[in-house]
Amino acid sequence: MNQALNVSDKRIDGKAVAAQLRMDIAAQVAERVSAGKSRPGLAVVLVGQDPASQVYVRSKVKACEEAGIISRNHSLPAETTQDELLALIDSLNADPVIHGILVQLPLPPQIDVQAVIERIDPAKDVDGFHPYNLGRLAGKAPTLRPCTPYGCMRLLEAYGIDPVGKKAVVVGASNIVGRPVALELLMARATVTICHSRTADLPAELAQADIVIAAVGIPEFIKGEWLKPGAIVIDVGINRLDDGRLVGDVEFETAFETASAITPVPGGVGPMTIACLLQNTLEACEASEAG
Ligand SMILES: NC(=O)C1=CN([C@@H]2O[C@H](COP(=O)(O)OP(=O)(O)OC[C@H]3O[C@@H](n4cnc5c(N)ncnc54)[C@H](OP(=O)(O)O)[C@@H]3O)[C@@H](O)[C@H]2O)C=CC1
Ligand SMILES: Nc1nc(=O)c2c([nH]1)NC[C@@H]1CN(c3ccc(C(=O)N[C@@H](CCC(=O)O)C(=O)O)cc3)C=[N+]21
Ligand SMILES: [Mg+2]
Repeated sequence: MNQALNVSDKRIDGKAVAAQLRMDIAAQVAERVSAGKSRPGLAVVLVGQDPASQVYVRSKVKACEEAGIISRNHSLPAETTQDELLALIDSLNADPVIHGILVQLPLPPQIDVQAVIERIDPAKDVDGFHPYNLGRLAGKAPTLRPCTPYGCMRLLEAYGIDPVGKKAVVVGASNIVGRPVALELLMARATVTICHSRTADLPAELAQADIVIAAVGIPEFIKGEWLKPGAIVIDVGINRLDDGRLVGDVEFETAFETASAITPVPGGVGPMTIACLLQNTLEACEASEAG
């Protein structure tokens, strides 16, 4: 895996790692199909016209096609009722061509996100958001693993960064990134601290971190001088500035000086999220045939 990477560079090249993973997936899909097995299928459901979500859905569909994974798009109007969405999920749960179901977040206010997540068959929950899949990760027996956290772990692995015994500080505690990535790091035997908006002294926590995972949703929030020299920085943040620039939750310029390795935005965790979505769809397909 490392042959594709220039691991001596401080910049963790998520684009390259994701491209390599997507090539591996495409080869496994081709092998399945030539052996007469089913082609993995992903259903992507978008409710409303949020432009950012449309961008992400388009890149997911394109990645599926390149990997030979069937992708079925369902674009519903913003006024869709919760019952209508749940009925669509029921039909996708029953559809043998579909192995993965992804309902793009955020959803419009009339729809209860938790009800939607819990309606998806856990075996088809390729986001890994379902309590069953989160519970399996919490219990060190993972099934489908949330894509962004899974992508962060694969970046560390690709760069030969072993979390065992390291002090990892996760900044952000959401259900889709902060909490599951903390569980991933714990499962990898790091010593994990999870920070959130009520954490008393964030710089003091960060000063001890060998590995930092930033997932707060505040552009350039984490400053280089907060970091321990030589820290590894995984910046999950994706923030569109008024001038159209995309930046992470970390102030890249100052962090780059102090860190021993850091992910850029764009080109870091984002592409990994998409590649891990494809990986989960392939795994869900394989599990459905294992029966
Ligand atoms: N690359 C990718 O594939 C993905 C990227 N993202 C990006 O990751 C970022 C986080 O997304 P998401 O997890 O959904 O974020 P949420 O907004 O759901 O959660 C933000 C978290 O950060 C915490 N937080 C807020 N302010 C502070 C602060 N001042 N100090 C410490 N913690 C704080 C919140 O604390 P509290 O719990 O107290 O409210 C909360 O736990 C965003 O930039 C998003 O765009 C998200 C998903 C995928
Ligand atoms: N059910 C659900 N699952 C998700 O995984 C999910 C979601 N809803 N809602 C929104 C967030 C956000 N997200 C991103 C994935 C990839 C990039 C990505 O690849 N970004 C490119 C840049 C793309 C650009 O230029 O805008 C990069 O970081 O290099 C970004 C954001 C997944 N999400
Ligand atoms: Mg959130």
